[in-house]
Amino acid sequence: MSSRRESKPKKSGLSNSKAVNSPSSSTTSSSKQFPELYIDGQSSPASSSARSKPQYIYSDNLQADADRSKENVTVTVRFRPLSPRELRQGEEIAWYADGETIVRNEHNQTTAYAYDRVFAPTTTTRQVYDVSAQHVVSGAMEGINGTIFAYGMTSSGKTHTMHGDQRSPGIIPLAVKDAFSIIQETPNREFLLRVSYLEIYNEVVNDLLNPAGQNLRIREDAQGTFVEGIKEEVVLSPAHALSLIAAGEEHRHVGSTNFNLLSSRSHTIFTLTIESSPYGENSEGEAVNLSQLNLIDLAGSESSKVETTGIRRKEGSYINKSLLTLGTVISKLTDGRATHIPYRDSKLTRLLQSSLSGHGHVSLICTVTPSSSNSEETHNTLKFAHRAKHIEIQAEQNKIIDEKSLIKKYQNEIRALKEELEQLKRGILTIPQLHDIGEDDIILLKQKLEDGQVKLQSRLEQEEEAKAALLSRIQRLTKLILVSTNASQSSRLPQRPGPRRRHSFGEEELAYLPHRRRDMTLDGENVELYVSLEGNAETGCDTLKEEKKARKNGLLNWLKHRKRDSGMESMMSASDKSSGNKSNSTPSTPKSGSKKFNVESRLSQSLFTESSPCKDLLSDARRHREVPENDYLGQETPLTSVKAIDQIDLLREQQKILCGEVALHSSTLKRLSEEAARNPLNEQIHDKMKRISDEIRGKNERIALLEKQIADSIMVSSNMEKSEISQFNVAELVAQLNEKSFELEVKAADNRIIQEQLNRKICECGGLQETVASLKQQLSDALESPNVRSKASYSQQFAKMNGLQMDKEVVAPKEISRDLLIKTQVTEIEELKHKVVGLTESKDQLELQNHKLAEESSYAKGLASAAAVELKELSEEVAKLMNHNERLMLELAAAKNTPTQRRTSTLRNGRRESLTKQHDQVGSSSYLKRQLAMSKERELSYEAALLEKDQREAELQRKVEESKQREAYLENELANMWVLVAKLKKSNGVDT
Ligand SMILES: Nc1ncnc2c1ncn2[C@@H]1O[C@H](COP(=O)(O)OP(=O)(O)OP(=O)(O)O)[C@@H](O)[C@H]1O
Repeated sequence: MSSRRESKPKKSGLSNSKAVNSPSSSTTSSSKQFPELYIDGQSSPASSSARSKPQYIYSDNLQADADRSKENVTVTVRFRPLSPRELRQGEEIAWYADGETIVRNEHNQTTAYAYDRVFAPTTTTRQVYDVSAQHVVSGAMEGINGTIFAYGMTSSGKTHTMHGDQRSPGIIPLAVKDAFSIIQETPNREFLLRVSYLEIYNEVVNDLLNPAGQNLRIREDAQGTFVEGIKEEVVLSPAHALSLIAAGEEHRHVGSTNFNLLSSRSHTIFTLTIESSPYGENSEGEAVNLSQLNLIDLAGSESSKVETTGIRRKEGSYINKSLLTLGTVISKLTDGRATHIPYRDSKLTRLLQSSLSGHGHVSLICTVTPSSSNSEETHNTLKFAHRAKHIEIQAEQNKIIDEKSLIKKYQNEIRALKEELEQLKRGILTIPQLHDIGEDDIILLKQKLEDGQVKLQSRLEQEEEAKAALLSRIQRLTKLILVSTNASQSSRLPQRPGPRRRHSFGEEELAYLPHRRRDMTLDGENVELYVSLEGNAETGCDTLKEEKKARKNGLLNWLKHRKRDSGMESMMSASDKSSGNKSNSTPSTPKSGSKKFNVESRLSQSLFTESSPCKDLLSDARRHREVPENDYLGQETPLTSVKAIDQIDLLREQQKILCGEVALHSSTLKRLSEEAARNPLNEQIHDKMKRISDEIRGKNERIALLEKQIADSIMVSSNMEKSEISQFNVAELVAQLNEKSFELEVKAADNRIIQEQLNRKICECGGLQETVASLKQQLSDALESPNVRSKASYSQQFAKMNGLQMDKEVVAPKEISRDLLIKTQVTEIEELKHKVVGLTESKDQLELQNHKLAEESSYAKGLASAAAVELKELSEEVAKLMNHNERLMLELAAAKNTPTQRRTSTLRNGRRESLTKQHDQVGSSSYLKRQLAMSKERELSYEAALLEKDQREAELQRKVEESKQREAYLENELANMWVLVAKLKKSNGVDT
């Protein structure tokens, strides 16, 4: 977004004609840091050999010298790990990071693209920030506009990258933090920072910092485009800025899609406006640097293959359209022949016009998923990124000598106020227009001044008050201007908040970090943040040591699933091997996964009616936070299944996240209750409080549920100790079962909604039937009545029946005869009858379908619970079998021992001793043989039992598959039903 006071660029940065595929076009300053960048399998020399390294074409030095001042957009690509869902579905890797700069297609090795940097799935956001964003942020602090945006298909990790979560802060919080760190490190300048935050939803610009600021207009003046009436807040610390982001996020449009439970449905632009001027003596009259840093989280492009309906489809089409325009703009920017760039075709490109046309640093972070099912979309993203690389920019500092700049305005005001204060201190009030005052006035003034002790005294008092007021105003203004605490403070008033140390999120900052995303990522930085989180009682859960341990034990192992097929297995192991070697040509498959806990509290919300909820809820939250996790952990043994631990970890993490949310809500509630105490009549506050209370209640219930689940899982895990391998399967089945039950719940909720709609339709049908009856009645009245009614009354009736409003002044048209009217009525009634019949039929159909659905869902539920019971039994049986097996093994081992060995054996196993004794007593080999034969028999029987167990497992697996199919069928049915409902609605609309 353009700065309102941005200086006009001297030279258009529009890239001129770099043929995308032309190697000679590679002239960038960034190419000094990174190899430049074009390879495409179809045309590159690299295409000749399947796994051969691509041939990079480096920039021409001479050309680079000539274009020294120009640079390209920094384009980086970030892979996310395969999601648990993708892993479950047995997705394969389609694209991978081949070294630090290449993205290569797994299936067609000759298709590869090169970028400034490619980040493998294990890369942390901090590393991404350092490469892709840090230079843009520091440039912005020096007065050069900067734009960083994340682009990619839905669910590819844009929001994860831009916003992050409490564990792994995204680019936005890191940039904000860095900006304040730079202020701290720049003692010779003073800064004023402002932020604004907007979203573009369905092509409408909304102010996220001001809920009243909806549908704002984009205006243009000589200095570029700007959003009219957007709220800008001066920020004083990272925590302050992050709290504004968090508040803004609350208003952002988010919805669940097939791909992402928390999908961003709008593009957001967070803008940090930075003004800075020299600090210290002799700095007056110096130019002010003014720049804007735009941090953009785009909504994700959606594949047209994905079936969406209603509001999601509408949103999706707006999103796709604006991204398409962005693509076109970028294509045209890189095509020298283009004369018109269609910035105006979408709000997004209009707002980005200034950035894209080359007046500041631009960094594009393309997020992609390696999965094969999204291979095509990933390819599109890669092509987009590749095109964007060829935009040229010419970043320059925006210097303004503008007395209207906010920092100047504040500085001047402070100066004037200080002078006034000085004068007051000296007790001499300067009269501004002294030279305009005549001699008489001076005498009068003197007389007044001499007017006695009392007057003087009161005046002095007034002056004292004015002094205090001035002092506080100066303090307030000074607080808004930020300088490094390293700078001399002598000329400043005390109490200015000092910015914090670089790269260390304090609890305050973290408390404000956007909490919408709940992803568990594993990386070095997270561990670092963990350490900084310690002792933070406000941000939710305080059992961090425990959590660290859990992360170490559990989360790291999250992806170590039993691989579904050998192909996958080999890929995973290849990745394991290659992870340490960045330039390894082996496909870099994700090593660690992400866990996503999308907490949908809406489903479990319940009413909360206590009169003073805040206190109770706080204590409730605290109670829930005190999870006796150490108890659980104490039960872990080396034999415990990794999978089971992960399951418990997962539940614990969910619980902690919920705790964090409850804490956040509780603090909001506290604030609101204070506000409510001040404004007891404000219903809005009460409503809000009620809503938050409900949410807290819902979350607390979920926390309790999770606690129960953890306990259950622990029980299961202790069983697992005895049957580790089988337990993997059991745990997996249990997890799937849970998932299925959750999905069934959702389906049941959907059913309920459909049922409601059906009821509504029935009511509507009833209404229509009534209308028909009344029409019939009227008709028979009309037929029976011997008196000829007045034409006016017939025409009135006619109009009424047709749903028209009869104007009082309308006189019945003479030409409408009574017969005609009756005929019309009859046809009308017939039509209505037809409609009623149609509606009744579709109602019946709907009822039938609903019935079928209900049956299916209860059947599926039954299946699921039966499977659960069977599973439980199976696990018990497995445990028993394993115990038995263990005992047998011991016996077998004892039997196999030679007499001498047995004699010398130090084992104190009672069974063994008795065997030894028996052997000593009997001393015959026949006895031993018998024993061995018996053991073998037993072994055989156990093996048979194990086989049976395997069969049962397979059976269960089959049942799960069946329920999956049934679910798919149900989904189809549901879709059909929606179509029917839509048709009904439509026909109903035609009626009305
Ligand atoms: N680099 C990563 N490491 C771990 N998990 C990730 C990573 N990137 C994304 N994820 C996870 O993938 C899921 C989808 O990510 P995210 O919501 O950021 O996608 P998005 O591109 O913003 O989607 P949308 O466009 O629908 O909003 C989240 O659960 C997130 O935690």
